[in-house]
Amino acid sequence: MMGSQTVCKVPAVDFTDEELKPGTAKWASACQVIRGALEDHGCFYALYDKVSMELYNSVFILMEELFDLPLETKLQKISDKPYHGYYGQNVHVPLYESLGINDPLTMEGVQNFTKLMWPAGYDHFCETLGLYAKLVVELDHMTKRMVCDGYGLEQKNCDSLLESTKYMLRSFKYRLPQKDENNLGLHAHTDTSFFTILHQNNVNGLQVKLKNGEWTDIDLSPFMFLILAGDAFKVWSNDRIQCCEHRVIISEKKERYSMGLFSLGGKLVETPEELVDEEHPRRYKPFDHYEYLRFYATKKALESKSRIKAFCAIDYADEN
Ligand SMILES: O=C(O)CCC(=O)C(=O)O
Ligand SMILES: [Fe+2]
Repeated sequence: MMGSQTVCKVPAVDFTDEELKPGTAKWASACQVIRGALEDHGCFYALYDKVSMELYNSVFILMEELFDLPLETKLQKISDKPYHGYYGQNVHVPLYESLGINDPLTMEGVQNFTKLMWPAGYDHFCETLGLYAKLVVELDHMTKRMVCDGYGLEQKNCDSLLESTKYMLRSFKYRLPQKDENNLGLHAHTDTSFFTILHQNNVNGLQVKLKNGEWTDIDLSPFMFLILAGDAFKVWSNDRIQCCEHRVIISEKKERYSMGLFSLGGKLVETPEELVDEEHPRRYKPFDHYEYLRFYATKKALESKSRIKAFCAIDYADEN
């Protein structure tokens, strides 16, 4: 019966395998699984155990403490970068709240955020979130190396992609709907990032749209992450990689907390020469990632079918 039916599901890659090293057959085949998954669905599961159970528990306990702070405190987190500040109390998505830590790989990034939330300081928060970010960034780096290898690109392409990456670690809380509210946690969207690496407390709710157009539930556990491609990878890959459409529906009776590591381009986002040929002419103009973030919420963006195309596609004609 093999091949008579195409099974449409999100593939999983086992990063806990000690033999998953560059140059091995295992690595090469995992690179192809990742490439295939990103081209089909724009996402895949990563089994990854570098974040210990203890760290995982600490992170999500701290997230409860963080969102339990008074609203005035949370509102202190503002940023000149769009989508880097506090977000919440929105009538269209009343269950959703989120807070982001800019540059979580630097001591300064985590400390600045902590000082805003807890002016008297909170060392345990700083240390825990700093370590967590570092470990998830390692997963991000390894995955990007595998994407580059999957396309047969030279090391230098990947080095320049990794060197220019900026990170933001965002945390999300979804409260339970009240009797008169529906259970939409977050409406369907694609992310602006290269990758978003998602992790959650043991409460499901995330759904992604598969290649066949069906929505599927994402089931995450302490050692399971979802890596999803955003608009920047669509541009970088010259339309080979799909950006993953996802949403959150709250159906469990417990509050949901999730973490997302977002990677953005610190330099221009552009398609490497190697991914441009006769069959794949360059589709997008190079762009500044933060400028795209500013464009993302404008009327023009919201009215277009594809925001990234409206922003920087060469020969753009909106079919709307
Ligand atoms: O809560 C989640 O798992 C996803 C959040 C999300 O998609 C976003 O804020 O972009
Ligand atoms: Fe998202």
